[in-house]
Amino acid sequence: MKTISELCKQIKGIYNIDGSADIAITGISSDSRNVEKGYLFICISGVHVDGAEFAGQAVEKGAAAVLTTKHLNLPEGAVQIMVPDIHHALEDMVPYFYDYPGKKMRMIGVTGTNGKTTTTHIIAHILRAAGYHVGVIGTIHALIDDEELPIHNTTPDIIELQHFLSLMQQQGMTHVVMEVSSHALALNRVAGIEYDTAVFTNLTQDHLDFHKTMENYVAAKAKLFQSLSRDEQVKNNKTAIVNIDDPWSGSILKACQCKVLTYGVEKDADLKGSDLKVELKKSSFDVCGPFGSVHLNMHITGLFNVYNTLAAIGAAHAEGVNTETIDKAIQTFHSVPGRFELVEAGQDFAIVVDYSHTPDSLEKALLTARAMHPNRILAVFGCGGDRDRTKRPIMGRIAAEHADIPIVTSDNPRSEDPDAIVAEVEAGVKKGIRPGQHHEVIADRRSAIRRAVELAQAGDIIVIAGKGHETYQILKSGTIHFDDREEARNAVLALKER
Ligand SMILES: CC(=O)N[C@H]1[C@@H](OP(=O)(O)OP(=O)(O)OC[C@H]2O[C@@H](n3ccc(=O)[nH]c3=O)[C@H](O)[C@@H]2O)O[C@H](CO)[C@@H](O)[C@@H]1O[C@H](C)C(=O)N[C@@H](C)C(=O)N[C@H](CCC(=O)O)C(=O)O
Ligand SMILES: Nc1ncnc2c1ncn2[C@@H]1O[C@H](COP(=O)(O)OP(=O)(O)OP(=O)(O)O)[C@@H](O)[C@H]1O
Ligand SMILES: N[C@H](CCC[C@H](N)C(=O)O)C(=O)O
Ligand SMILES: [Mg+2]
Repeated sequence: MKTISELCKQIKGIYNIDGSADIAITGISSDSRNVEKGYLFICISGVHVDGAEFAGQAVEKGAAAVLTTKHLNLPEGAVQIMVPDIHHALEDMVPYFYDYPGKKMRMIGVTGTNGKTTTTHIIAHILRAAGYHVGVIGTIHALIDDEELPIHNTTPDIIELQHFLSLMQQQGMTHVVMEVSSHALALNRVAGIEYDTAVFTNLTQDHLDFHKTMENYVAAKAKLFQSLSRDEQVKNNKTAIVNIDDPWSGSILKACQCKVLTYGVEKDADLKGSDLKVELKKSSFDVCGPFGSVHLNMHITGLFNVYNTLAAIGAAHAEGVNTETIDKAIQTFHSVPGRFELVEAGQDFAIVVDYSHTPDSLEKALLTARAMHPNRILAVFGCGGDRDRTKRPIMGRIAAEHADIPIVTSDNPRSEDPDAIVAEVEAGVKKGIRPGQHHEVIADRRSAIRRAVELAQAGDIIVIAGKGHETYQILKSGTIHFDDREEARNAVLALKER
């Protein structure tokens, strides 16, 4: 435990303490609902509310102190720490509070628009096969060995992240493999962590609501690679694993002063994949790398997964895992929930549930489906509300171009009107559609999935894109349970009963 005075000494800028600085702090939270006795409550001004409004509530729940930018009217005895910038103060205080766990384990960070979750899961699987204890942090969950912890963001805020890392270190994790989102890099959620190995998967359009331009977006991603070279003394022990085929790889390479291992299938690369053979449930390819050539058989499919696997091989190699272990581990890796996941309910067509929610990933998922030579592809997809609007017509056009029957539906409309979102997507569908090609717009996702199942014939593939592992639909009126896999299965069973 640290005292208020010890915590404040870490702050690099000015601060002012109103009250006793000798009190020991038992925990830190920016959510009044999670505050316990002796906590430091952090007032964050959010998108919806100003956390300062909940400071009184936090004190009533036992908060010993409050970190704020302005003096607040609080019950007597509550210490107030005033700083000009809450986020800067957090970057100084929080990793210190947790004793810098992100400097005590091998830290592997994966960034890029698509493929982060998949790549982190493959890396973790290989490291476990090599006998290590591995923590995972990402979109689906946090894992401490195989203990699962719920998560709210792909890369949690600095408090939750340092808390997870601290638990991982206490429970003997040797390695942490984590997704590092561009939001996290731009907002410094990863302050206080020293990465050893960093992976760049790719960069294509997403999150322009937040970054505004692709240049800002890549600059955020590049911060991860700059961080590998910060310390002259150790930079030679750090490795950047970079997808050389990606058009933005030059910007990432420019940020790297450490060792670099490139991977790809098109350009010359340190790790090069070739001779890909895909089937619905498996694939194989050759990889040529610093360790010679190997033929790999996998239980995952698609060219995009060749990239993810090459990235994971690069990271495992940088972490010192031998080729034989890597090779064996890849053969026993069995997919990530909601990523090209098959739903099998006895139907004579295939149903794939996939987390493609960006233009590039939707295209990759549909191209992968096409590589299976289906009779036709039916694509059920939509775009999230309160997120990058400019990707909506682009995804519509891509679905029209690469699917035979695009069916536009809702995907977490959040505070927006679902009909307005689907209309923006449909505008793009109309641009990509071929003469005579059929498309449908059904805002209700359950009905859209049922309609696709009703239309499907033997040998077709239905790709249900966008929600993958998600078990909810976020609507203006609240969040409801919704799982594409359950819905697809029920739709097939309902059709059989007719
Ligand atoms: C837009 C955004 O980034 N929002 C994040 C932000 O929420 P917010 O600003 O809306 O918070 P708010 O609801 O206004 O509340 C403000 C403050 O009051 C506090 N509060 C609120 C209510 C209460 O009763 N008591 C209380 O103390 C809140 O805890 C918060 O500290 O702060 C929250 C806590 O840190 C985040 O969980 C939340 O992420 C939301 C869920 C989100 O969707 N973020 C996305 C855009 C995001 O970060 N995505 C990236 C990229 C994903 C990828 O590409 O893979 C990610 O890393 O997840
Ligand atoms: N390397 C890749 N390149 C392009 N698309 C990919 C790649 N890997 C996976 N995809 C597609 O993107 C979807 C999401 O994959 P994954 O969850 O691994 O990405 P992510 O980067 O973690 O996404 P998020 O930003 O939501 O965290 C997959 O379902 C698949 O359709
Ligand atoms: N990490 C992504 C998740 C999008 C998932 C999709 N189902 C949606 O709601 O748009 C994001 O924060 O944009
Ligand atoms: Mg992810």
